[in-house]
Amino acid sequence: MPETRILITGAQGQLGCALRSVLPPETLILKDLPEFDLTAASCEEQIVQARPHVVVHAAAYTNVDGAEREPDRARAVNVEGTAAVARAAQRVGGRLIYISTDYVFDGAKDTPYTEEDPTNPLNMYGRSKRDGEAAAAEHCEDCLVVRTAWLYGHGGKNFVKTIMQLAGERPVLEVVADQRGCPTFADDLARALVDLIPSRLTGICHVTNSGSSTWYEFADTIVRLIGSATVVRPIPTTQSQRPATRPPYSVLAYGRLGLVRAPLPDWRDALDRFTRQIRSSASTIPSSGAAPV
Ligand SMILES: NC(=O)C1=CN([C@@H]2O[C@H](COP(=O)(O)OP(=O)(O)OC[C@H]3O[C@@H](n4cnc5c(N)ncnc54)[C@H](OP(=O)(O)O)[C@@H]3O)[C@@H](O)[C@H]2O)C=CC1
Ligand SMILES: Cc1cn([C@H]2C[C@H](O)[C@@H](COP(=O)(O)OP(=O)(O)O[C@H]3O[C@@H](C)C(=O)[C@@H](O)[C@H]3O)O2)c(=O)[nH]c1=O
Ligand SMILES: [Mg+2]
Repeated sequence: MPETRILITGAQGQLGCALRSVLPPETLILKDLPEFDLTAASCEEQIVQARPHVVVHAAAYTNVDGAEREPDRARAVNVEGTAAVARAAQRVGGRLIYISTDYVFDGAKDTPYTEEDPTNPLNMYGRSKRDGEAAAAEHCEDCLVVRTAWLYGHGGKNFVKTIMQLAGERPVLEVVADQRGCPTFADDLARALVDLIPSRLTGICHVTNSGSSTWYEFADTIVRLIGSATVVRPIPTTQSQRPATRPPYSVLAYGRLGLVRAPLPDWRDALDRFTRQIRSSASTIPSSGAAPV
């Protein structure tokens, strides 16, 4: 049988970078801005022409506060763009893996969300991703929606890098302590996708690192791991001035992933590995006057 061709959208993003490090390069077709634009008329045709067996659709509008300011753009990318990707996957008889988010939930629960729980997003980003899930499943028969959360990795902006940078600049950081979720290392999610791609699983599957944390506890752990003297102070969400409302609780249950593989490592273990990687790559780059992390 010929080798499986896997097309990755958002190939330069956090998850895209992680997937490129775990999948054989000769199997990959990489798509991202500016040549590949989910809002361009050519998007569907570009995928069809590549004739992939599997599409991992990781590209998205991921600026949560930005989506409140430009909801039309967020929907064009996350909903209409996803519909185009799904139509293309269907046309070539391919499998679609759509990456979605814990922000589809409202946080009214206080026990982990299962794949069967109803969605009720609180912000524009979450609504666009929820509608993206529906578009993916509507247009492609062999579709798996993989919901993950609080993602960090190489090749993109994330909370860990923000806190590492702020810890080098400020003596005190204030971080919300009443929002709980599952920090997830993109490398670990990519390894789970290696198992999910050839599986027959369709529908929805939750994939995060194990355990849960508040943003405060996450930030405090980052600061300790990098040996910074910065003090992290817990604050309530009412003191955080952000345009987008975040769910107070969005822990995703280890559910259907159990049909395919063991749970991912604990989030503290994953964070330890990521911060070590960042620090060792920083120490091998010749100094340019940047603050060491
Ligand atoms: N980050 C997180 O915390 C979480 C992310 N997710 C989901 O996981 C997936 C991967 O996330 P992550 O890797 O962090 O995302 P990133 O933002 O790191 O990467 C997304 C990629 O998509 C590209 N992109 C943006 N707009 C378009 C467009 N119009 N056409 C083509 N490409 C575009 C971005 O390009 P550019 O950088 O130039 O804009 C970027 O390279 C996304 O679907 C996201 O919704 C789910 C849960 C948590
Ligand atoms: C940096 C920082 C954030 N915060 C708060 C703001 C917010 O409530 C929370 C997280 O902030 P961020 O803006 O970094 O993260 P946010 O954009 O909310 O992250 C989300 O991104 C999208 C793409 C997802 O899909 C989600 O799973 C989730 O990872 O932490 C502080 O209280 N203090 C701080 O210094
Ligand atoms: Mg980019």
